[in-house]
Amino acid sequence: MAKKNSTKDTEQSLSLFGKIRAIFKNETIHFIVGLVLVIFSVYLLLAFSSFFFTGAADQSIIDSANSQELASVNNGVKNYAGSRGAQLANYLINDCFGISSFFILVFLAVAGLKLMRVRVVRLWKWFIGCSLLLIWFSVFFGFAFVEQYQDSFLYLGGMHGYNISRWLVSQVGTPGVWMILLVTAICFLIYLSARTVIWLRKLFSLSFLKRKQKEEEEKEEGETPEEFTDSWTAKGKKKPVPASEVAETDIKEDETPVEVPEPVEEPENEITLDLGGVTEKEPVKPSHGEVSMIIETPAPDPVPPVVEKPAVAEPSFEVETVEDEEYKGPEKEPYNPRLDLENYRFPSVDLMKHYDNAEPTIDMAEQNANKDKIINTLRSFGIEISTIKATVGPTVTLYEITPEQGVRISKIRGLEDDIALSLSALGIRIIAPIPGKGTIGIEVPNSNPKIVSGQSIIGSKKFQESTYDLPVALGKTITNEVFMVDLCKMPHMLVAGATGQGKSVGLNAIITSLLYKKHPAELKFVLVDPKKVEFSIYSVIEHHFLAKLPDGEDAIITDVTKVVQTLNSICVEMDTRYDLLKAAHVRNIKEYNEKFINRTLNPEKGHKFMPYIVVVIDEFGDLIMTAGKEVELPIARIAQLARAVGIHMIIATQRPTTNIITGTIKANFPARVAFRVSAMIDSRTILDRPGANQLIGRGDMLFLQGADPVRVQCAFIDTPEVAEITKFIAKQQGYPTAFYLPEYVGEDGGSDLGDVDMGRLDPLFEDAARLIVIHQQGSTSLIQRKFAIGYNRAGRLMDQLEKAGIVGPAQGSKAREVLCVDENDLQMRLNNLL
Ligand SMILES: Nc1ncnc2c1ncn2[C@@H]1O[C@H](COP(=O)(O)OP(=O)(O)OP(=O)(O)O)[C@@H](O)[C@H]1O
Repeated sequence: MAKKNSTKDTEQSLSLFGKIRAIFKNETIHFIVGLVLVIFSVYLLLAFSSFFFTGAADQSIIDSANSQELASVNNGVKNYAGSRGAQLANYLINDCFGISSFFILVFLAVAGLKLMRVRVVRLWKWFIGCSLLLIWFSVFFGFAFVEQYQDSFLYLGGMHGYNISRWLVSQVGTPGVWMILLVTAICFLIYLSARTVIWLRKLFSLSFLKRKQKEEEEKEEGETPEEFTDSWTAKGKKKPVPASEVAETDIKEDETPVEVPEPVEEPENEITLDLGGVTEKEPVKPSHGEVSMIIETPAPDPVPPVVEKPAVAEPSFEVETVEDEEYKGPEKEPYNPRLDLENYRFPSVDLMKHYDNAEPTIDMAEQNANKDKIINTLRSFGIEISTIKATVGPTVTLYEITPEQGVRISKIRGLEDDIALSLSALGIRIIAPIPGKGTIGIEVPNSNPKIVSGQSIIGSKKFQESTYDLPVALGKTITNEVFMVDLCKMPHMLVAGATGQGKSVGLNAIITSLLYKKHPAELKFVLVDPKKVEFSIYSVIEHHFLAKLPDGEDAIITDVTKVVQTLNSICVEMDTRYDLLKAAHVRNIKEYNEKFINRTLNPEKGHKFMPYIVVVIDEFGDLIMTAGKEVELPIARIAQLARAVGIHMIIATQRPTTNIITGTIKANFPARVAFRVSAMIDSRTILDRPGANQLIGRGDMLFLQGADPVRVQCAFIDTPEVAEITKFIAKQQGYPTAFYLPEYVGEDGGSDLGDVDMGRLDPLFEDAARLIVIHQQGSTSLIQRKFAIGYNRAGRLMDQLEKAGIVGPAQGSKAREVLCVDENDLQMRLNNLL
């Protein structure tokens, strides 16, 4: 019985506790308390303000009268806030903190407004700020106006300020107190805004004085006669700037690196093979068939010492914030997307293997033999040439020949097979003429090809100093230059080639270059690997760099059905990103992220920092064979639209046939990489021209974007090297999960039409119906885009439209059929319905 009672008691006390908690959580209670606080702070303001004028008169009453006298009606207090107001003001101002007590009422008002939900503020920040100001000003006034305590009713610093400042003076002396006040004030300003540091630095370096001096100097210079002025500045030229500075300014002004023509200098891997005729370079006496050569050793790309990248490149505080009328975040400092993983260290170049035979060398005997064979073959067909120059690349040598006047180019082009026969070599390619040079090129494979190591590419100055958004280092050109592209500008890439010719190595080179340059906050990969073995080495960096579906178990997608879902989910992500871009009034991800970093986009409205997403699909052919249109359609959609929102695709296939690389795919993948293929027709499918069939394999490739393909030897980044790099990244702290792509509810898999409640139509139902009928396009993403709503709501709307007979049933990822021909038809249907 007693036990029963005690349980009852506990239950009762628990329910009482719950009730009290509910009262404290009640929004109305919050509002009332907030209102009381605001009104109280106004009352205090009145009391404090009045105290300045009536304090002297009231002081004797407050000091001498007892509480009963003060409570009486005729207490004689003059303060507008009455005797209690006068008491409070006297206590807080004179006995406590002096005039800095105003900060108390500032805090009370802010707290009240927060409780009333009038303003969203961080209360603890206000509390700390107001408390510090209260104490600091109290000490400051107490110290600075110590004399005033003797003959005024008002103690500016209050007793608190007076006592503390006296004690401080006794400890550190008057100068010491000034210093303490200065240091604490600076610390507080730094706490308020990090810009203080920049401002102070400028102050200490006296840069403003220098600027002023410079301006004066310039003014004076403008007045002096020209012959006495500095020739650089007087004639409006820029002063010579150190190279490093030039690079920096270039980056700011224009993202696209401008190719500055180098002073004409013979590359070191070029050999000029002079024929009997007179050449411009080195006149040689004509002697029949004799060819002299100028040989220069190849110039390997300098690999700079491995410099550890600083963990976090803090965005500069000097970046001007873009004013946005709609939103200005409360935080002052720019948003730092890398902050979550601020200690992340980029992989270093020494994780890659060093190859001994990577240095290009020249085999003179081979060069002479090739030269003779080319000259003799051409001569046997009646073609005389005036010069021949050889450029020795890592795997191929380019012989540039200048035919004698009157020789038709097509004649040389037709001799491709004969030259190949006479050189008894595979992979001869004739470029007639070499674009922009007016010579004819004959590419001949070297008998001893060199490996282009990943280290020499990733460690190259060009790559390290690149300012591309998504830099991809593919390999080296025939002139031994590092060949780099910006995936952002491509914006999608198709990689094709027969099996065993270097595709997987090429994909590794692409992914690795991005891993070397990007922070996990800035880039996410979606890796699709139907072969299940190619990308498994990347699974360890799931929490750093990979994106997947929320219910996906593996971040590396190997299952075809999951591929379809993932691609559709990327389409949803793309649509969402477009909506956010639209809301932010920007045109692309770069501008959007800049705005977000400058805190001019409100995260509470769904704005977030957008990482680039790179989708890499290996064995695309397999996918098309198994899933057909289901994968082709989302891929085409992403390819057409995703550029602006930072989603890029790289698809690879070993079956370069027209049923795999269809017109749609080709139209949307302007950048193509072709490794060796067996037939000319395959080369035409990939590149729209022959050439890939004449490559020599093992990473020899043609890169096409725009007019002419470039022959590149792909960097060799082997699986163990990739494993080392991924291990290095995986060892570091990552995000708690992979990057989650939005959930995708299949158009037909979302909900059963039987569940659709036509009695509770979505408020957007009529508008959505009109939109669909006007556009004659039953597409969920159209509804999503136009009304800026999520996928699930748009899907529900579509189900309601179907049930109302306005659109037909779902047809996979294709748009639904619209069953109303025009708005009149729709109106009739709506009238029947509503
Ligand atoms: N850039 C390169 N430099 C030197 N050798 C290379 C290069 N690329 C590939 N190879 C050689 O070719 C072999 C096959 O390369 P890779 O595995 O990339 O071919 P693949 O086209 O992906 O073949 P598959 O389609 O069967 O996967 C490699 O093991 C390597 O020996």
